[in-house]
Amino acid sequence: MTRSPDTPPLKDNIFADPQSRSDFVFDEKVAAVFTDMINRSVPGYGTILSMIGVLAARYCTPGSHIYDLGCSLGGASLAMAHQIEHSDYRLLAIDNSPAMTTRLQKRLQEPDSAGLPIEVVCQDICESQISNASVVVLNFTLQFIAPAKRQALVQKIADGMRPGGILILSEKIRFPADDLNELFIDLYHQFKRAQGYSEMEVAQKRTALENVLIPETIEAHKNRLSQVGFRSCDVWFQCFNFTSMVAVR
Ligand SMILES: Nc1ncnc2c1ncn2[C@@H]1O[C@H](C[S@+](CC[C@H]([NH3+])C(=O)[O-])CC(=O)[O-])[C@@H](O)[C@H]1O
Ligand SMILES: O=C(O)C(=O)Cc1ccccc1
Repeated sequence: MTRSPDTPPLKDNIFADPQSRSDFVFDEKVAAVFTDMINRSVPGYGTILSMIGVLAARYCTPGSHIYDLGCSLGGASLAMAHQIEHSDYRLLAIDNSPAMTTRLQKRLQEPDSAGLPIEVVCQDICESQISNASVVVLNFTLQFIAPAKRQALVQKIADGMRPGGILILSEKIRFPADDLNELFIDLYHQFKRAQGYSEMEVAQKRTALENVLIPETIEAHKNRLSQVGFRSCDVWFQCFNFTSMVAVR
């Protein structure tokens, strides 16, 4: 079924019933409720999408490529395409979950997004070719890539960017001081409870994400970004253990 933009998203109750332990995956079940899930699970998600649109409108240069890596249902792609005033660019929205890319393809056939220069690709971003990029978005995606593969991926992105281009990197982060790490995880769980998730939902999703979503410190991200050749980088958004950074090539 194609859901029109004014139908409310289906409610995420994936972890509401007791589960046997299994790792979190971006399957059909998750894709079907993803809009509700991410809106209730990432503090500031709506603001981050809007500002990715603002940043893309400023940095997208004529004739360049934009990459939305790990695009899910295309929240960031649509925010960018709606903010950029010209259409002299190619936006490649890439995700390796067929459940996500199939839904995004359908979404792009709706009248409000007809003609946007967005191409959807179902692919592992570690295999994608990056070239001629003025804007690259990793909006809560790098955290799902195996830590051993992160350096090569970020190096490939830096190598495929135009000078002066921008990388927007949003991540769940870890804090170097154990007490603050515990504090922010606890405040984050309180936020999820306030978003309507039960104690059990919070606990079961935490377990399911344990081996799948590996957070790093802001310092580790900054070190990697500067090692691969970004000229400057810093945090532009943070709420508890969620952050978004910009890095300029
Ligand atoms: N190796 C991979 N290759 C391609 N895609 C991948 C890979 N690993 C994970 N993904 C994809 O990365 C996405 C992460 S969600 C991004 C939200 C989106 N950016 C948004 O702005 O709404 C973040 C979250 O759920 O916290 C999922 O769709 C995965 O299939
Ligand atoms: O829910 C969490 O614990 C998160 O870290 C955010 C999230 C959002 C959507 C899918 C996976 C993780």
